[in-house]
Amino acid sequence: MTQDELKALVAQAALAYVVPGTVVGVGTGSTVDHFIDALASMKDRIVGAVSSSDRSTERLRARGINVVDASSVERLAVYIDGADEIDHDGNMIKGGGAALTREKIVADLANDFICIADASKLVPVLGKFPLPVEVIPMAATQLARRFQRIGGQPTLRDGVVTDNGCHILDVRGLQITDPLASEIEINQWPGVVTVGIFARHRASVCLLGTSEGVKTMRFAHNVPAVRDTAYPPV
Ligand SMILES: O=C(CO)[C@H](O)[C@H](O)COP(=O)(O)O
Repeated sequence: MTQDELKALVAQAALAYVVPGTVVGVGTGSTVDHFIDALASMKDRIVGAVSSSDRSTERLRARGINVVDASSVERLAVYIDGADEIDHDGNMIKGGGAALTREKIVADLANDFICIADASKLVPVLGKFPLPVEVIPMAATQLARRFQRIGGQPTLRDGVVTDNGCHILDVRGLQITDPLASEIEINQWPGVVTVGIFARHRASVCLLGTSEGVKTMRFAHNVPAVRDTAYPPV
């Protein structure tokens, strides 16, 4: 099977996680494009979708799926999205499609993050895929130097302006051995809008497309996801 066929396979399998009568959180990317196409078959059984990008909004509307504003939704049962890398605990690198900030905003609304990915995305340690970081343009050079100081090799993603009017730094050479600590640390550097580490919003389930079919990975979380915790801790 080709990588694209594996993406279509997991996208179809994700329909089983959509709760009829609810609003679905929808991510961004080529795997999610397949999911949106599959979701069209259920469009009369869901209230609609909260979208994480202009790209997905356009595709949802083209398939006749009602797009609901994130501000009108208090909670979502599920958020369904792809990943650039996922480890064996459900931590992910995301942002290859430059939609990481809105993806994290919508994921934050959801009780469960269902990751859909082909088998090439599963890694022992995050960091082979260059880490996307959405940054305020004014801070891009300063942040690039800061990544260099911790051993990263940052490059500005050429010609890319995000849906939020910001830029993307892609940082190579970082071995992300403690995703939660790295996410919290980098996210508070001035000028960082969102780092593409999803540890606080890691997956509950990953549907992995393999040549033997869809493998379902469920993650037992020993650190509660952010949605279950008070922050700052009380
Ligand atoms: O994070 C993302 C977009 O910002 C995507 O989920 C990620 O890049 C995976 O994309 P694809 O499904 O095309 O492989």
